[in-house]
Amino acid sequence: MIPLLTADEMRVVERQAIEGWGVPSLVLQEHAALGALALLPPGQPVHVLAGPGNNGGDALALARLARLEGREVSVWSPSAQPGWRGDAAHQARLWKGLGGEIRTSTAPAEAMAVWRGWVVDGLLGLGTTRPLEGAALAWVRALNASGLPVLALDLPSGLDPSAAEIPGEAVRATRTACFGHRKVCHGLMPAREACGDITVVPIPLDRAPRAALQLLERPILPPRAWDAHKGSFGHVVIRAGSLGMSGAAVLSALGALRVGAGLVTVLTDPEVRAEVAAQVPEAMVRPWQGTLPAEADVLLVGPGGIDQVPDWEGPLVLDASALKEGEGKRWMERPGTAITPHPGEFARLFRLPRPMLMDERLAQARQVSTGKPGVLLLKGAQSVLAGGAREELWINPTGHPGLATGGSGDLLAGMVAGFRAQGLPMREAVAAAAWFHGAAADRLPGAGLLPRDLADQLPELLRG
Ligand SMILES: NC(=O)C1=CN([C@@H]2O[C@H](COP(=O)(O)OP(=O)(O)OC[C@H]3O[C@@H](n4cnc5c(N)ncnc54)[C@H](O)[C@@H]3O)[C@@H](O)[C@H]2O)[C@@H](O)CC1
Ligand SMILES: [K+]
Repeated sequence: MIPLLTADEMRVVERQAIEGWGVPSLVLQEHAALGALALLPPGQPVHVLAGPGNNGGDALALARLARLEGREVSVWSPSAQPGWRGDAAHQARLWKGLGGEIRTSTAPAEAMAVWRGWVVDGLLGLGTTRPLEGAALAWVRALNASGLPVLALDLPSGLDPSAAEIPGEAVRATRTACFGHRKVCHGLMPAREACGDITVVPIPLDRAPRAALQLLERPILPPRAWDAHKGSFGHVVIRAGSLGMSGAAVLSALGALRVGAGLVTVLTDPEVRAEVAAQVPEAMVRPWQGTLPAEADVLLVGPGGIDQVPDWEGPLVLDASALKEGEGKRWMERPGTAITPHPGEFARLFRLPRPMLMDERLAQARQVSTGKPGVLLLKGAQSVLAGGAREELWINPTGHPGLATGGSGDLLAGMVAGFRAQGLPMREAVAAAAWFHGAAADRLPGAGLLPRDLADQLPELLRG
């Protein structure tokens, strides 16, 4: 799990190092500047943009170190009176002590027209509180239009460190030297895209910070015993498939089987039983007669037009038609339950406005899941995982728009049930399903991808 910190969370970590461990803040800045300098191609001229705060301080420190390396360096401030205080003022004195100049211009595009080499963006970082305006905005616009390669210090100036959305204009960086830990803007789209290639520069800070938002990494699956038999990997029961929508039942069954479920029983509407059975001979396919098999380990309901959830006390996965208007709260309060809506289904389930932007999705996912045992997977580009009586949100980074095709969600729901049947706790089962589902897509081209192709990728992907 990769923590994605808000500015406030990062300040806590920074204070702990400075006040708790006694690390001088100038030492932090020196680590940051040295790490960032190493990301610039050797020998190239460097043009450094230094803003009003400590991001500007980092930039001035980098300018000094680059000059000591023998590079051609110029330092620019959008303001004629930068008004540096504290560490940044100290860095400005050091820079000037080495004979460095600090230049400014009211026509940044003209100044940049003669630049060669790389630009270092040290205008704004963690202290960004509002959209760019005035001179800073003019410099960022000129920089983005210049075509010059840019190394952003900590984050591209203009991004809100704690948000996915870009508030106005921001630097489009080639590379970003992210100091200590990734912030929210380094993990979530669209802000992440403005960062270019991200390198986390290690600086002496707590390595396991508290973060309410975390990016999923490849899940670690429990080892399979050498003497395992099909009973060891659980029995998934799937109530899915009606006339005209039998394929959803097939894909759910394939999802459960391809992630390693021991047994899969599909209970379909009677008129589609034969066609489902013909397409997935590995599953037991029976007509739905109102009762569940006694030995089920997990029940998946919904794919292929099934909207009635049978009475059942055990682990339950609900998708598609089973996600009925206004019932979200009920399912989030039921222990051992996972719901997997896309934003439209989510809005209907919880009677909330449809969450369009990532920041809205995070806020709404938090709102409906706080303190609740049910697990929510809010699907979309970068799906949001919440609940299971845990406070932090997880974000799935795998996958691409090729997944936005009919049947992909049915496969995913089957995968959730398949992992849960093998003993993963529900939240971990959902995380594993989301990660491997996206990772399977990442091995395949975008358009024209079939959910069946994803299923075929899974065994090899799971092997590692
Ligand atoms: N947090 C840490 O542990 C470390 C922080 N360091 C650096 O310090 C930076 C944070 O420094 P600061 O807190 O001084 O903040 P910034 O340098 O990001 O911002 C400086 C000031 O700009 C003003 N400002 C905010 N939004 C603006 C806007 N849109 N237009 C114009 N001015 C605006 C604010 O009043 C803010 O105080 C980090 O991003 C990083 O580069 C590093 O030196 C290493 C350690
Ligand atoms: K910056």
